Amino acid sequence: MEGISSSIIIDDTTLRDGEQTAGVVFSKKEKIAIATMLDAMGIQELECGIPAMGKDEQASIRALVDLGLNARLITWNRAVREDIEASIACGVKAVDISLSVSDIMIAHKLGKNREWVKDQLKRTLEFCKKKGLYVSVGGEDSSRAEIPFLLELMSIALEFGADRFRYCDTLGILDPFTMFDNIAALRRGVPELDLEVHTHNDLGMATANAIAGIRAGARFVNTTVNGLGERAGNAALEEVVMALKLALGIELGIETRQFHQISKLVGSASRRPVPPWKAVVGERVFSHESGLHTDGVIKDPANYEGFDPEEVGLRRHLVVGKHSGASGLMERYRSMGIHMEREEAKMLLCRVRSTAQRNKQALSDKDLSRLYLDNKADNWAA
Ligand SMILES: CC(=O)SCCNC(=O)CCNC(=O)[C@H](O)C(C)(C)COP(=O)(O)OP(=O)(O)OC[C@H]1O[C@@H](n2cnc3c(N)ncnc32)[C@H](O)[C@@H]1OP(=O)(O)O
Ligand SMILES: O=C(O)CCC(=O)C(=O)O
Repeated sequence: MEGISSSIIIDDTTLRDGEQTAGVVFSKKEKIAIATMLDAMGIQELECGIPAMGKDEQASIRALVDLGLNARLITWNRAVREDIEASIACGVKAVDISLSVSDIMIAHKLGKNREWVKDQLKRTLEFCKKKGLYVSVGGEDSSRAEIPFLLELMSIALEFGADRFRYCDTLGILDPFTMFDNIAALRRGVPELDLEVHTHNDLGMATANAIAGIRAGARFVNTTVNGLGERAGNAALEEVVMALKLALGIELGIETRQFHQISKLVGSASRRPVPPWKAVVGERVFSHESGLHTDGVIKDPANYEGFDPEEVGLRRHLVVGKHSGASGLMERYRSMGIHMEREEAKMLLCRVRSTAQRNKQALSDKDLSRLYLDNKADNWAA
């Protein structure tokens, strides 16, 4: 597809931005388990923590370095020398150096001006490059920054040896069309420097914005498992990978059958359980109750499923409830070892509906056995 990089890299930040979710803490053991699994799935890069936070975080990062994973480990740093030194001491070879780039944050958070940001970027890059580090320049709040200023920063980044620029929609305020236009403008302006997109989900558009950024030419994309992350979270790993595969036809070679497993691992380690309807990994996203859908799925799952549940480690559920039709009911009885003709199923449906309505839920095998026997008894009595 025109404009799209042929070598897209996922930089998963579950262990950094994911853990920044208010109240979430991963133990060292959990960080190791998550990193090991992501690496085994083929995720190419892991943003694994913030050494400036102190000794516990540093010990976790060192333990990840010691694993000798295939994935590149990258840490988050303020664009200051002490943070970079702490990263080097952990043994990582790649750093993100972050600077706020919108005028609002430069003035009202850092209490500085654009000149200070440019000087600080140069100074920090000189230090990083002297130390032989791979560097992503993190443009915090890029989506509220002016494009000409971002281009200026990208040119400095290029000149001082940075490896890529991270365009952050820090507050999750963009729509995919604006995201596309902004990334396309940056690509045109400084085509020699790789772009990375970091998107937040405050308006529910993190995944869409990540995909838009890739379509406009970003080669690196940040994700988190289950979309964990600051406030409403980040672009979800499982959504971005499956959207790339199915909507854009781009196969990254990631072992997607592990998505359900990693989702459960991160859900439990973060103590943020995954809603059953969560796109791609929710337990019940391949559940069918509605009569016409269930009939379609029985005839061919492709009628109502965009992809095979097994592709993401899930399974299909045929549910009997308020919206069921005869086909779904017959199929469910068949799975319970009961053969039922269509006419009989149709007659049973009104009892199925009233049971579902009364209990405000789907029917269990026990409910269905009872209805079947009651129905038989009524027929004999008649
Ligand atoms: C958008 C993002 O997600 S960026 C990542 C943010 N992640 C985190 O904050 C989690 C980890 N953070 C921490 O452990 C701590 O906040 C630390 C170690 C980074 C800093 O701790 P402290 O020194 O106690 O500072 P504090 O947390 O109060 O941060 C405020 C200071 O950081 C400065 N600051 C903010 N961003 C940056 C930056 N990119 N580069 C340099 N300084 C920065 C602020 O201007 C402020 O300094 P001031 O008091 O001189 O005005
Ligand atoms: O790299 C950076 O500057 C910050 C990344 C980030 O987490 C954000 O902007 O939301």
